Amino acid sequence: MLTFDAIIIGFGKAGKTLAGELAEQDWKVALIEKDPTMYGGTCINIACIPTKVLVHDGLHGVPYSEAIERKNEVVEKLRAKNYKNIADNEGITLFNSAAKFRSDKEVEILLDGQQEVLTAEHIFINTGATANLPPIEGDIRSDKVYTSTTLIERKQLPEKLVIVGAGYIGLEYASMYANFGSKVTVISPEDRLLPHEDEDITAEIQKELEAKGIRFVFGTHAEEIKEDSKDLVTVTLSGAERISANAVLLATGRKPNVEDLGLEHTGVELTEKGAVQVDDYLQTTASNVWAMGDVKGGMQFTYISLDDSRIVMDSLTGDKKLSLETRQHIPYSVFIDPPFSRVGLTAKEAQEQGYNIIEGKMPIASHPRAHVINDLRGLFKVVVDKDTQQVLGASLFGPESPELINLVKMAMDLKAPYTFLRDQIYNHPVMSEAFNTLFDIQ
Ligand SMILES: Cc1cc2nc3c(=O)[nH]c(=O)nc-3n(C[C@H](O)[C@H](O)[C@H](O)COP(=O)(O)OP(=O)(O)OC[C@H]3O[C@@H](n4cnc5c(N)ncnc54)[C@H](O)[C@@H]3O)c2cc1C
Ligand SMILES: NC(=O)c1ccc[n+]([C@@H]2O[C@H](COP(=O)([O-])OP(=O)(O)OC[C@H]3O[C@@H](n4cnc5c(N)ncnc54)[C@H](O)[C@@H]3O)[C@@H](O)[C@H]2O)c1
Repeated sequence: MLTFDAIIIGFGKAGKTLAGELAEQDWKVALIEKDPTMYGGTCINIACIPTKVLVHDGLHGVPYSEAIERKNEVVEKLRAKNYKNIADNEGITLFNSAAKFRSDKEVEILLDGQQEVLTAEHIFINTGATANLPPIEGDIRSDKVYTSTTLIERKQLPEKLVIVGAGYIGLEYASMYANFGSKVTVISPEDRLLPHEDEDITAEIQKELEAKGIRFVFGTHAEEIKEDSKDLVTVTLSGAERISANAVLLATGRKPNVEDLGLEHTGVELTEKGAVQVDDYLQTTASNVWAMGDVKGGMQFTYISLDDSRIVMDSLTGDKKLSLETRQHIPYSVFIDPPFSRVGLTAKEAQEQGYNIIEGKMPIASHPRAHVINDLRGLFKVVVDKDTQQVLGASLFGPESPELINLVKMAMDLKAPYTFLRDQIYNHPVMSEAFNTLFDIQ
């Protein structure tokens, strides 16, 4: 049996960050990762980074196969850097094996083909999430049916692509593959795009994505996939429509990786949705086990996983001031073209919560920067509390919104009045000066 101060299962964002920080405090740390092609985690290997390289290159006219090659180079570089950071750290031992709990304080791995048991007083689960496959009949195992991970391994651009699901992955891949030249159809069970987002904004998003040739089929499910030939499948929808495609992407959510972890040998309990149950300090129902990142459910973003590691670190070695409760506003972006970003409440949500609101609205075409960059697409909207003058939320669909949203988030966290953003001196001609106009509301 090998003894450590901490065992971290999963080389994801939270796992690698926590490993480094604990080692700096002279903890003896074991980091266990089952797949060497995943060193560094989901984000750099199969998710945020590779997809954003492809989004970027698609927008800059790079042919698909070249973009895939550049994406592979970027991923390899980042993976090597992530591996080196851990391998060079004397306080951390990296084990390449699947990990399985034996008890609350013991984890089983394979070391040089032999079973080995590691033990520690502190164990952290950071095993991430994987694609949730919908119940579709027929040839779902066909080599023309993909997840977000496998589609971006495909070297040849699919001429016709059907995407099942219109969430983050569905929309980002739709926009990205349409930019490379695929003819894309998106199938959604909802009756409109992104039902939790502002309706004016989603109408604009739909208009711009349709302008790229993307077709949306709402209020329907993919029921069956049938392989027709080496290059073609047919997708049958619940309304009986049939669509022929060269590739089908299943983008119907991601589920926490808890299978085969041996949690039945521990006091760790799961939520109704199958995520590891944690308290505000990310402690599980077993007092020496914590969970961070996608595996604990909730919002699935890299920066949430990073912030989870801050909460755990503060809880173990700090003054326990950080928790899920003290976490402030969380912005997010969908990297479609142009991108959509959001923080806080929409007007509808604010009204439902009883706020007395004022709204700001600004078409991007009215902004000088939009003319400079020759991109007039999009709409910005903000919501302000009339009584406190504080910003309640922003929905920004337009160029550079993934950067701009962080300015709004900071003003919200600081509880600044909306006039703080309205009356700033911004340089010119840039996107952020849109706030002079967007917040010019009474
Ligand atoms: C296509 C796509 C695009 C995305 N784009 C963005 C984006 O632009 N911005 C953003 O913020 N988020 C994005 N996300 C979400 C983001 O990737 C995740 O929220 C984040 O990577 C989760 O990190 P994590 O720390 O939970 O663990 P992960 O990085 O998922 O790491 C978990 C690791 O644990 C390993 N593991 C699992 N089980 C075991 C076991 N039993 N033993 C040992 N090791 C194990 C896995 O192999 C994996 O390496 C995207 C996701 C996808 C799928
Ligand atoms: N830019 C980013 O930050 C980014 C990008 C991609 C992914 N992600 C993360 O990855 C997570 C997973 O993304 P996702 O798009 O798979 O999930 P999602 O939860 O965003 O969307 C899933 C979609 O699939 C639909 N759906 C569910 N079951 C279906 C079925 N049987 N048939 C058809 N449609 C069905 C849902 O209605 C929903 O619209 C996101 O929640 C997000 O946190 C983030």
